[in-house]
Amino acid sequence: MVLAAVAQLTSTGVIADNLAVASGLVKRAAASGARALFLPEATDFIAPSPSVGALTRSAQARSFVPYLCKEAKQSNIWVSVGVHEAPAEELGDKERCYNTQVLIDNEGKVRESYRKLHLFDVDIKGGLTILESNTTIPGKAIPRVHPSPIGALGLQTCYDIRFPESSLSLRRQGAQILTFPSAFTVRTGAAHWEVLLRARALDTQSYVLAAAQVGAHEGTKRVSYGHAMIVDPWGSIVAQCSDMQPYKPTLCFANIDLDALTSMRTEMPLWDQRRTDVYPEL
Ligand SMILES: O=C(O)CNC(=O)[C@H](CS)NC(=O)CCC(=O)C(=O)O
Repeated sequence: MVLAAVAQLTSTGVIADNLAVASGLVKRAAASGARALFLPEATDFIAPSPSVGALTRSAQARSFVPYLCKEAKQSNIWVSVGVHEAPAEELGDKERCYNTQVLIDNEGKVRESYRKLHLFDVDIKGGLTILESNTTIPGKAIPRVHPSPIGALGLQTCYDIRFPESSLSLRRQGAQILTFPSAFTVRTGAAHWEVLLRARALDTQSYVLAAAQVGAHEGTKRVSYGHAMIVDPWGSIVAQCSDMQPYKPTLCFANIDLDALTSMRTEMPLWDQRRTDVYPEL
């Protein structure tokens, strides 16, 4: 069995501060014996929409992932982190970014940059209006599944969790662990977060690692739901970060038991029982 760590933190608009928090968590996770650490969506910064374009293209943003690569290597731990990724200059998009989950191995190499597929464009009567597509370019591909010391990783991000098709497709590719770095809103989080995480764990028979932003983000109107957690393939919440205030950067840990996962998949062989003669295979 191997230990995984999932983080909960509150990013601000100051990239250097967020990098210091993330680096501290890498060291703490490694010192606790974890082989992989999962940081939330937008760990690099959360800032008002009009400043996202410039912040994404700043020198601090450009050195954010390279710095974490060094930390990962130094601490000999895999790190997943959600960041704003500037598109290639030749695309001519001077404002928008990708919402990207970067997977870094324990030698400091980037194994994957997964660009969030589903953008959070919602207009809920009585309050919540967020148009992620104002600042974000959607990704175009389901990522490969990556072997890692804790198991085969299928990367997804936040709102992607509402679209089971991509999770099922990752499971079919061989994923044993699904990652959902997130920044859920308080209203939707309170109603849906835990149910969604447990549902994806159950319908893919996989571990779900859900790092999360928590609390009020300075200088913005945004407040994140938190409740970072780890769910096992049986749907049990096996670790959860504290919801006690004042919020501090924090970790929760769980052992990943791939033998138990394999037995469960054998005992309840959902993948052999799918009726792909009746509905399409994903
Ligand atoms: O780029 C950033 O600044 C961080 N990104 C986010 O916070 C994203 C897009 S606004 N949030 C979500 O997808 C929340 C989903 C959610 O709350 C739900 O599905 O209910």
